Amino acid sequence: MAAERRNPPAVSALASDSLAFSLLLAARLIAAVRSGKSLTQALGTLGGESPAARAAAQDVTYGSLRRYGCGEFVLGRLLTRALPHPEVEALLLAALYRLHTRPDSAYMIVDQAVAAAGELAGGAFKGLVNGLLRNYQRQRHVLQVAMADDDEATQQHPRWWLARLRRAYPDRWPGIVAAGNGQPPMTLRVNQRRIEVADYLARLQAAGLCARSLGGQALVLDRPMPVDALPGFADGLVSVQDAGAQRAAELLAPVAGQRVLDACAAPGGKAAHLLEAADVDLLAVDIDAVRTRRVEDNLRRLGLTAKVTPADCCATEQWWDGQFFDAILADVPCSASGVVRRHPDIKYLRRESDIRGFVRIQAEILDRLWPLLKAGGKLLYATCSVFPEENRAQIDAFVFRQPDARRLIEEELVPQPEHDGFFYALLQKAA
Ligand SMILES: C[S@@+](CC[C@H](N)C(=O)[O-])C[C@H]1O[C@@H](n2cnc3c(N)ncnc32)[C@H](O)[C@@H]1O
Repeated sequence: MAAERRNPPAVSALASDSLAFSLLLAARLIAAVRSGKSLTQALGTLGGESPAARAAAQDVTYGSLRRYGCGEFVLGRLLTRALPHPEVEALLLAALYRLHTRPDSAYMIVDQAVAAAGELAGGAFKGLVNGLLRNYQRQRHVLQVAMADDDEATQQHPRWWLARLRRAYPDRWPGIVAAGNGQPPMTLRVNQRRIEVADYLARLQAAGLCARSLGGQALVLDRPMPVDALPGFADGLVSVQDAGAQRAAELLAPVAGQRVLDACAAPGGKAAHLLEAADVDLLAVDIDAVRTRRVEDNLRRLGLTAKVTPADCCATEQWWDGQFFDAILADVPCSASGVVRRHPDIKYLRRESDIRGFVRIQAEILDRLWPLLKAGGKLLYATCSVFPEENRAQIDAFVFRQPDARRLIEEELVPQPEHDGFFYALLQKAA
């Protein structure tokens, strides 16, 4: 695969610690997402900006994307014609987001947005950016009243997504939407092979960092920080993993000596947790060869070993040695609708028609893996989706197709401030 093109370090008249520079970088990232690129891909194309400049740009980008619908609503009202320059439109979205979060600095924000516009399209849209943002300031209250009737702008999710949530969760959908629009917490998984949770908590406190236990191996920090600032991170004392994701190893509850398959393993968070929990013989498979290297890196840092194979888990004839597994984790590809606060780009990228495709591949993965499980063995099906088609309905259909499958536990974790959204179904094969 061709390497992703990286931009050279931004050549710009703007100071790299200025808001204008952050808005300019954010505009490039937002425009890339609006054109169909994932945020991960877009971030990979940034050049040699300083970590501080990247962090500031990411802050504006994530915030703007989380406010899905709001900026578009304002542009729809204030632009008399579509702009021929996607990065200028994205710059307006970034500036509108900043105006929303820092209304007291409006004058400076407009000024900086105009400076950023000077770096795009030869500066041809400086006047338009200035005029539109000032117009927004004047009409702000009227626009907010008008916005109250627009579902996408008030709930900050695509219309089709909201309709599905309302159908599936008639009472709980507002909480799910609110969690999806919020900032995710930074949660750690303490490596139980290396240190006790209470001892790691003490190490954090000694380093002046605040955290609290969420049960099991999970500790939530009171504010996110770079992993390098975490005591013992490089030595494998902890990993970053959402508390909901940590339920996988707890539910599968591996036992020493078992042969375990993690069929969709990359980047390896759940595989590592399984290995920290018990001395199992783990085979980690993932279709994405680049991502499987991240599994290897993660296991190396944590001092864990597994066999890691890049392969399509459905093509079992290519990688299965014919020995049955005691336990299988199928953490299948899905809409990722339960982790939208961490990946707000999916509000832009996902289409309703994608769900059918995910359901099909999930069913195929289940059908292909089930024969590899020994009688009496357990398979844990996992998604980070909140859509029932990928969750309970998928498992209902599977146990209907497989009379030797028994549902032991089903857990629906809807997204909450403390954890992302996950669905788990623990299935057992008849002995
Ligand atoms: C939800 S992620 C897995 C996260 C991982 N279990 C963890 O905890 O770090 C789903 C993964 O499935 C992989 N995948 C998708 N289709 C696959 C297939 N047919 N065979 C194997 N892996 C697949 C994707 O590459 C992706 O890494």
